Amino acid sequence: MTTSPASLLTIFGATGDLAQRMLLPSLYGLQGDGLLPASMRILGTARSTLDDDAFRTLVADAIARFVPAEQRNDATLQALLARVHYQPASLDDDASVAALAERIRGLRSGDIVYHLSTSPKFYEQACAALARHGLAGPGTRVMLEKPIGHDLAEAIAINDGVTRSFDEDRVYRVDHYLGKEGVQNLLALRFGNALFEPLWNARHIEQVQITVAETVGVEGRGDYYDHSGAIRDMLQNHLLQLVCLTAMEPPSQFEPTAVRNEKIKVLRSLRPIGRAEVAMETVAGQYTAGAIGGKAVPGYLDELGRASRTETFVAMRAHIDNWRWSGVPFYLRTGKRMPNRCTEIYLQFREVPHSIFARGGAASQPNALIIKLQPEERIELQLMHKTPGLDRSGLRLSQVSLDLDLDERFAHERRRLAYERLYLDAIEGNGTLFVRRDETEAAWQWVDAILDGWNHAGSAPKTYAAGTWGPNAAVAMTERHGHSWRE
Ligand SMILES: NC(=O)C1=CN([C@@H]2O[C@H](COP(=O)(O)OP(=O)(O)OC[C@H]3O[C@@H](n4cnc5c(N)ncnc54)[C@H](OP(=O)(O)O)[C@@H]3O)[C@@H](O)[C@H]2O)C=CC1
Ligand SMILES: O=C1O[C@H](COP(=O)(O)O)[C@@H](O)[C@H](O)[C@H]1O
Repeated sequence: MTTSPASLLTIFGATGDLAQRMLLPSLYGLQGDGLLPASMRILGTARSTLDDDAFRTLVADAIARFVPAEQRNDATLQALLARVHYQPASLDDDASVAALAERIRGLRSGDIVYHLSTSPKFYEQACAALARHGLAGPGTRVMLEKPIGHDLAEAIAINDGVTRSFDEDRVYRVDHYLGKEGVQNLLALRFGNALFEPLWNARHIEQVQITVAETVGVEGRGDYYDHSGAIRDMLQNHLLQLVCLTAMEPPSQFEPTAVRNEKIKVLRSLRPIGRAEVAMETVAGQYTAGAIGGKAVPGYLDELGRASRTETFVAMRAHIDNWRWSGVPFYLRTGKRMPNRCTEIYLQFREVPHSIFARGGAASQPNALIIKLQPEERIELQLMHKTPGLDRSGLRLSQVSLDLDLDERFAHERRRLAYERLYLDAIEGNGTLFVRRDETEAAWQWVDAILDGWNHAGSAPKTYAAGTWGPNAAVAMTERHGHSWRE
């Protein structure tokens, strides 16, 4: 089947939080860069009874609120607004969906991208309604927001429901981390350089740590978050995607099947952590009141306003049972209300096999590669270096860093929002940076076993004060294995 750039992008949930904060600003960015197909229309839909003009006002307000002033100009805004339309529809109401279908037919002139930015409970019925109206055939693609279900069983049900109307190769599951510049740079670093690949394996790497730390709390999304928790909200998707990109074999091409075939192998090689292992290999935490950057912040239960055992932090020691990674621990952690926002991948290499400086008392430390993805993008290679000066006992060593500040190096480049990349790819029909059904389900299968272990153990998450790096038990977990978290 041939794919052409979309003639129409239809956003379901176009009045929602994600649309206003991320989706509309991203379309504004693409408009400014001249990357939207010239004749492509954008149709917003939700229950709110707006007309085209009222929705254009909502779009203009969202741009004013969420696009930095120095990136805004009226010409781009007007060009974007000229493409924008709105049709009210409630997904529970057939008549309004029929009117929406009529509007879609009137606006399309070729391929269509639908973006379901609503609750996942609507995915199946929205897709079925589009199919019923003859709007889900070849030349149409559907983007699905996370979460794809609450567990494996729900994910299968959602995927079955959606693929009854759209073939799998026209389903674009969003993990916005894959749209981030820094995350794609991980691929560029690994597969655009010959330097690292020979060292990227268990012979040379002692441990890997992947941290996704946030300073924010639940930000008004308490009801969703409390039903989800850190393992479902962040680990099942964003963190495991980072594990895939860090651990996968080189794909033969940067294209959907080749990349996703390599990612699924990683997910299927994750050693299960079940009832017998959870106590030793995982730590769940929940923040209490504390301070971040000198500012007092309330605890999770105060924010939520009720009792809860939902974890806001999770740390674990994972293993990938294949030739490349046999025996290398992958320490993973993510949490809310951490001391700073930081997403990074830390690879610690093995010690030198024999130190020729040991007799002189010079201590050596293992090399490390640190890939910082956000908030700043930076690559740091830690090396041993001769400490300058003279020393009677011989030669002393100290650690220095080769530090590549990508924000500074590309200071003239505007930093793109993740959804700019994802929209551009969905509009062009390129699924490389979207998640395939088997990946989502393999990730749920692995996470479900951990959740089952937690439920079986019945223990409450350990507390940590907001502004700290999680419960002490997370530190103890790495120390039991002779490692420590990088802070
Ligand atoms: N917000 C975020 O930061 C993130 C969100 N997501 C995901 O994105 C999706 C949207 O989230 P978010 O924008 O926060 O949610 P919101 O609750 O803010 O928005 C939901 C949207 O769906 C519309 N809607 C609700 N019910 C119906 C219905 N019966 N028929 C048609 N439209 C309806 C709402 O508009 P109206 O009331 O006018 O109908 C609104 O536009 C969810 O799947 C979420 O999990 C993923 C990652 C981050
Ligand atoms: O998907 C989600 O991601 C955000 C974190 O995204 P980032 O781009 O700011 O790193 C997280 O806050 C939210 O809880 C989760 O649903």
